[in-house]
Amino acid sequence: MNLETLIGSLMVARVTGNTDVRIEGIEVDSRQVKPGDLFIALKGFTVDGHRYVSQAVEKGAAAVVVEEDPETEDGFPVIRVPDTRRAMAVLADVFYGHPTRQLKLIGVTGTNGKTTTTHLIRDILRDWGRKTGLIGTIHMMVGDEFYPVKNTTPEAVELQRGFRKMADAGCSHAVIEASSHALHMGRTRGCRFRTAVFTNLTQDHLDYHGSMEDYRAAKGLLFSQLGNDYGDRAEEQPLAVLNADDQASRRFMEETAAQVLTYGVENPADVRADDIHFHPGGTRFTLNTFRGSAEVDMKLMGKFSVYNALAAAAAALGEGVPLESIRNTLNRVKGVPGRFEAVDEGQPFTVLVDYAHTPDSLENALATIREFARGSVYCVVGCGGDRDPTKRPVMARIAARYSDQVLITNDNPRTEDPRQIIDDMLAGVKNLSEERVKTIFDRAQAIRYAVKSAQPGDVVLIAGKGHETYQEVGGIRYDFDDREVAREAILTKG
Ligand SMILES: CC(=O)N[C@H]1[C@@H](OP(=O)(O)OP(=O)(O)OC[C@H]2O[C@@H](n3ccc(=O)[nH]c3=O)[C@H](O)[C@@H]2O)O[C@H](CO)[C@@H](O)[C@@H]1O[C@H](C)C(=O)N[C@@H](C)C(=O)N[C@H](CCC(=O)O)C(=O)O
Ligand SMILES: Nc1ncnc2c1ncn2[C@@H]1O[C@H](COP(=O)(O)OP(=O)(O)OP(=O)(O)O)[C@@H](O)[C@H]1O
Ligand SMILES: N[C@H](CCC[C@H](N)C(=O)O)C(=O)O
Ligand SMILES: [Mg+2]
Repeated sequence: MNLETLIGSLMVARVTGNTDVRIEGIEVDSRQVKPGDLFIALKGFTVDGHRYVSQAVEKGAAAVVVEEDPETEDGFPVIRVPDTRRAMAVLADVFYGHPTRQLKLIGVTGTNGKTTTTHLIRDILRDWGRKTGLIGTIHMMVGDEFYPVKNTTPEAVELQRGFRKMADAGCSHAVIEASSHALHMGRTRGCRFRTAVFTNLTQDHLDYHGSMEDYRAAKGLLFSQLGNDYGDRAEEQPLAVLNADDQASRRFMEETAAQVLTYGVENPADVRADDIHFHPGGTRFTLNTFRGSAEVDMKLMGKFSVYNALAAAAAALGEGVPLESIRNTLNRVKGVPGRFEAVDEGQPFTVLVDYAHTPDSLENALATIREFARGSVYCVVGCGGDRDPTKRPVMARIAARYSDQVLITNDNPRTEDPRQIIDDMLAGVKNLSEERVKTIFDRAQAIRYAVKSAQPGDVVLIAGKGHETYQEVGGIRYDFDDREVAREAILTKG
């Protein structure tokens, strides 16, 4: 695309140099710049991208977008804007040809359940015969192909590039996780969402957002940013799918101009689960909706899974998917990698790997386990470094309340001292004996200990890392997979 055309999308831009050049791509990382790219300098949390303008130019950048004038040769195209991050979202959307105008885009936000709900929505749409893209914590998917992602919700450029791939591959829908970080940083600006889904709001990420109100407000952006330039039919208009049982929904309802669909269990809602029955193989309930009722018997366990199923069902009904089809998919779905994933080598006790890394998700996971555990419950758990420290004692307390023995261990200490993280956790379980709370820094050892201790009928929950295949220590990611370590431990035990 010609630079002149591209920057025609920016309202405030001071342009110097020759703009009659061809732009081959957009890049925010100087190390990745290829000849012909437009380099956008972002002020990051660690470094200022403006420091790398000269490196980008050396690597062949055709032009740069900056907030401060760099030292470049006369005639080199420099676009100066007040806010490069804001400009980036516009430029990426234009450069990739507004891909979200060709897709029905569904965004899912909330503290817990985003990955699960997006996968459920994708599966429902796929079974209904719609090719669908997905972007989230585990991966990006274009139809049935997988691609790696660095962030749950990537930066605008990567996001729009992904959407372009989906549109070109013939996807009709895209479903993404919209993290609060991404919404707050404006990574999703430039996306044209048709549907915004809210799962729930509980404590997390207070290190970044500062307060629960600011955290909530970040999530609210997904609802306030829903557009209104669609067709006349209900399926073409913007839609907010809200959890009737979560207080924050009331605020989102005020903040959105879109039509609203509610789902819930406790309060009146457009999409409800009634007569919920938990059994060893999963969960049965009646799905009562404004389009009729259906009996669901799904393999997913726990009340929180009912909420995820309801959120996905409501979003799918909003797309016009028949209720029967939704029910059939919910009944078929086996689960999402690393979410309540059983490691089963035929042993007489249960080992579950789950991504619970917040107080609320840990409580949900353990409460669900308590409902079916016949014996003792072991919980292997740690807390991430460089993340909200206030959740550490709370998570340890919850683990102790619901388990017979807690194994406190490492979970991505990142740049923090593992001892400090574990001390923060232990502060929540001060008076408990080692029989109840034991510290084993090495996560593999902690898993082995729990597996070795487990007797027939017991349950071992390995919480916090789910699908992750690494342990991040001091900025380095070492190969590590809870599922592999648990499997080996089970086989060794024999
Ligand atoms: C706090 C945060 O969100 N950080 C994100 C941010 O990193 P940063 O600000 O530290 O970047 P930086 O290193 O300062 O670099 C600034 C700029 O200089 C550029 N640069 C840097 C070095 C160089 O040699 N050349 C160069 O051009 C960088 O490409 C960047 O554009 O920009 C990076 C590139 O887009 C992100 O990958 C990174 O996410 C990090 C990995 C992260 O952990 N983020 C978490 C907090 C996050 O966003 N999480 C949410 C999910 C949360 C949840 O669901 O619970 C998510 O959506 O992933
Ligand atoms: N609706 C829910 N309410 C509470 N807890 C949930 C819910 N759904 C899932 N969980 C718990 O939270 C964990 C993470 O689930 P999931 O990966 O779907 O959430 P997420 O919102 O995508 O998380 P992240 O913010 O890390 O991307 C699960 O392993 C489970 O323990
Ligand atoms: N999206 C979450 C994932 C946390 C996973 C946990 N294993 C940890 O490292 O804290 C975060 O970045 O805060
Ligand atoms: Mg996720």
